[in-house]
Amino acid sequence: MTLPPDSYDPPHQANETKIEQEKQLTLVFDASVLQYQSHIPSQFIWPDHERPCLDSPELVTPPIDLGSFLDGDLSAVSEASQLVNEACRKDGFFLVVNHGVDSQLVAKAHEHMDLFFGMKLSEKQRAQRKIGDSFGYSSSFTGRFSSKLPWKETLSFRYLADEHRSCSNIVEEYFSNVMGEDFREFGKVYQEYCKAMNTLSLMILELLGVSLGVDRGYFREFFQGNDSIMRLNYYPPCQNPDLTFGTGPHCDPTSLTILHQDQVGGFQVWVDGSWRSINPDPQAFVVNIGDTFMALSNCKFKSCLHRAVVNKKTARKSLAFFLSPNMQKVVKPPEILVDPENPRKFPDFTWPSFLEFTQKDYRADMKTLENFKTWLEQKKDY
Ligand SMILES: C=C1C[C@]23C[C@H]1CC[C@H]2[C@]1(C)CCC[C@@](C)(C(=O)O)[C@H]1[C@@H]3C(=O)O
Ligand SMILES: O=C(O)CCC(=O)C(=O)O
Ligand SMILES: [Fe+2]
Repeated sequence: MTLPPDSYDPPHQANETKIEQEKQLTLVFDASVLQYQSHIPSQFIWPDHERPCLDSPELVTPPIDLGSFLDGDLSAVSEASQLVNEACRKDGFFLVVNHGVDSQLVAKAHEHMDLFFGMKLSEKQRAQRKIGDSFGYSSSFTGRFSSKLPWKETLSFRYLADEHRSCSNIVEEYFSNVMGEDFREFGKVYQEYCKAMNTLSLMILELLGVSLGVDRGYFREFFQGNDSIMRLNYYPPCQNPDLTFGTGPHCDPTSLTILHQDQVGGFQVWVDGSWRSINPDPQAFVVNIGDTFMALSNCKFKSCLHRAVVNKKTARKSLAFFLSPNMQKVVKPPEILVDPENPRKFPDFTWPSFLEFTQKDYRADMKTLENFKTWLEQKKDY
């Protein structure tokens, strides 16, 4: 069994987003070169007591059937909301099936990842993510962190829900601008995928609202015009998968994450004091509660602690849609979730300030929200 997260919680100053420490790096993460080395570079080696368990026991968790929720069958709504309530209070995640997302669209989104990540490093770097930005291509985070590097490449982009239809092709435009006209079709695939994720998120928000005893439409309304992040995660095979992570243990700072992993496997969640594997199911999405939703629920729901491991033989892919509020929205729980026995757990904040904290001040881990709270309170004192 792995040590519980608190026992390897790094002291605040050891959390490495401090910009000073990020400058010295020259390491290049190019899987087509690194695969010929017998060992992974030291920057990817995690300390002894934080290493992964590659064969964590599987957690079998019955998925929530959204089909009957959508049909409006009252007993199905009540059953689904009860299951979601239990899951979110305890571990902060659940699986959904019959979600209405076209399986061919999901397959296309996975296939197009191969097209992008299969290109030469210099080609991918046309979309290079700059330090402090949250969008673009990043080969590991070699320019950003200096230790405990993740064995992954990511491509992240913005999705703004088109309330007024003025930005209905933001993803398509992003790719044609950054990568050239040849990437317009590529952009269209992810535009469509993000649209499907937005629709699914709004439906899940209704379910979360019902399960918290808030109006069904409350969170759907709150996330109108959401300013979300779509991320393609690509994990090349790794010669020492027992020494590193694809993505280290963390809670997502965002509101909800809708994750689809390919058939390779590697996603793990922290449940009842140990790490458990969630085996891939092509029909299912994993829904994780993120820190921002935890704050919105006044901590009734828990942010899900999770991580991803890599393996020796097969590249692994996952698609993550990080639902985030519109930049103008103030994150605070609805009144019904606050009373003298349940006082406010977090001060008001806006998503851009929290996002900036994770991009400039703090490397997101399992304590991001708590440290953000301390940071906000310190700022107030000045
Ligand atoms: C706002 C974000 C920061 C991260 C990407 C999105 C949502 C999740 C965050 C992240 C995945 C948490 C683990 C660490 C991180 C650095 C990563 O491994 O990718 C985080 C992302 C980031 O800061 O880029
Ligand atoms: O790839 C995975 O399975 C998980 C990725 C993840 O946690 C993330 O991108 O935030
Ligand atoms: Fe995550």
